[in-house]
Amino acid sequence: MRVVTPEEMRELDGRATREFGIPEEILMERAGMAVAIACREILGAPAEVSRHIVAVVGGGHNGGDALVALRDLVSRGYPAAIVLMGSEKPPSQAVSRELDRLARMGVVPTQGVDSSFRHRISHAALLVDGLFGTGFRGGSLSREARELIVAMNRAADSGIPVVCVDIPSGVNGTTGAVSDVAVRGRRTVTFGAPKWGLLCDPGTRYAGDIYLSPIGFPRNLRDGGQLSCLLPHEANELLPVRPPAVHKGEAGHVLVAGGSPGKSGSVLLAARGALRSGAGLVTVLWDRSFGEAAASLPEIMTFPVDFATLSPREVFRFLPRMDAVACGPGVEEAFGGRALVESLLTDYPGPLVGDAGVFDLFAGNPEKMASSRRGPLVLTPHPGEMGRLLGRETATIVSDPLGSVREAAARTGAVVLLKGARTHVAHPDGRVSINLTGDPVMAGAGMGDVLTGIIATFLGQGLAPFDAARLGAFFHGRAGELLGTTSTRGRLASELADLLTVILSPVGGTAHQPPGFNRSQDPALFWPFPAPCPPSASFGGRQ
Ligand SMILES: NC(=O)C1=CN([C@@H]2O[C@H](COP(=O)(O)OP(=O)(O)OC[C@H]3O[C@@H](n4cnc5c(N)ncnc54)[C@H](O)[C@@H]3O)[C@@H](O)[C@H]2O)[C@@H](O)CC1
Ligand SMILES: [K+]
Repeated sequence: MRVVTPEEMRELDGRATREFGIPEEILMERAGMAVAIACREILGAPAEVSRHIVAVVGGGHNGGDALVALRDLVSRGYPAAIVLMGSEKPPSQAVSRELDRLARMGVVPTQGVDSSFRHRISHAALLVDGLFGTGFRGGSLSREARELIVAMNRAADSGIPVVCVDIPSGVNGTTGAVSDVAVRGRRTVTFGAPKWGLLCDPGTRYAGDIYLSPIGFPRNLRDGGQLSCLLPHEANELLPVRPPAVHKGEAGHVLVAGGSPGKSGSVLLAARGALRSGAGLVTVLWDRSFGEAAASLPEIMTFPVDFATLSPREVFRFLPRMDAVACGPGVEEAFGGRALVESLLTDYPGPLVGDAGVFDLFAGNPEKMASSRRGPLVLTPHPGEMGRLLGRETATIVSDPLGSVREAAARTGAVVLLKGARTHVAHPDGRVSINLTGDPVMAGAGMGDVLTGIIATFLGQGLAPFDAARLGAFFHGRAGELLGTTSTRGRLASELADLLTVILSPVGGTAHQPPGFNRSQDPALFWPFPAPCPPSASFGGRQ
């Protein structure tokens, strides 16, 4: 599904009006109605609501949407109130129009931070956050905006539901950054297409359950663009088909090359990831110094070698039989495996996924990778490895994952998967897909090795590198979510690998999905992902 930046959304808004004759007022009406549905689902019938629904609004269109929602709720009999943020600028025409309509219905705003705003907010039945939307420029907030957001968060802490319009106020829609404070919503209803910043850390953790409402944007307007995320039905469609009469020779033969003394487990985990995601055959290059550990995974074939003296010719003798290579997990710089990794990268013409040891080989010189590699390539660095590859501090990678992953893909000529709670997958042509599956239980040893194996399987079954990488990240995360339904910590990478078979096996026509999706009763709102951990849980702090 297409994901947009606020800038792209503004362009789409303009095109909806210019090219399709859909005026802004209609879009705003639909946006407001979608927010009202989300509020009604939380509140129940008007007769059950005795306290006010309070819309906290700024002077932009985001405030306009919130006021339209309020108008709908008032017309259904819910008690309502408005807190209007003051500003140097007069409210937009749309906000003035909606304020006027509400005034005629008997709802008059209180202006900004007067003596009553805290009482109103803290005694609300529900808050609608319409302070800032995609027009938020980031940076520091006015004192008034800050006070309103802090008051809303106090109310949220005391159990009052907050429904955010389009994006939680204070979250940067382009990056997901929160430079000061931001509203912690129970739900966020976003319009037309999800905003990139709404899906990225840390902004996504302020959103609560995300719902998307198409609000009547023509479908072809929503196609295209370079940013995307993979929805469950899209992932299921990408998954390579297994014909009824398939035999193991047709399901992909993966070679795993890597490991070093003390790190032979890495190659076993990659091999397990490959087998559990459906590879027909897996062969591991097994250095004799690794000992007997391979016996723990009897389904693999091992090719015993001595990395220190291994001649490329010895390996390349059987490479033509391989459909994909997983290269680099567990390789230590000082170990002889480096030469092997280098020759595989340079000489193996088939699809290859490179992890760990591969990045040290090209540290600070990603262009060398582009010139050495002949075949399709997927790289799977974590931020530290990406930093070494690009010659940057890890912190700069973490603060700009989108820019970093795009740069790495452009400079290496490879598909690059930057690991994180929100994994990014970039194509050298500029496309980037953000992965929305995963669970904190996945923060543990060996999880990345399993991912390398999964991607190798998908490459070996004929998927293009970009698809293999984003699909691998999706199902790896799904397996983690399933693992996370029964525990919060202490699960093993091999356990995650073993759950892949459940995740990847169609049940009732679609791949298994753990419970917890945001399914509104109303088809106008949908979003098929569970909410990530809220900021209070992940950062420990409260505003
Ligand atoms: N344009 C359209 O056709 C549609 C827009 N929609 C809504 O419009 C929103 C965007 O509306 P706008 O572009 O009017 O902008 P917003 O309503 O997001 O707010 C912009 C206002 O906030 C102020 N502002 C920005 N950064 C600030 C900061 N750091 N501190 C203090 N004030 C700051 C700006 O000066 C401006 O007055 C969307 O998020 C969505 O909710 C929807 O109504 C659907 C249709
Ligand atoms: K908002």
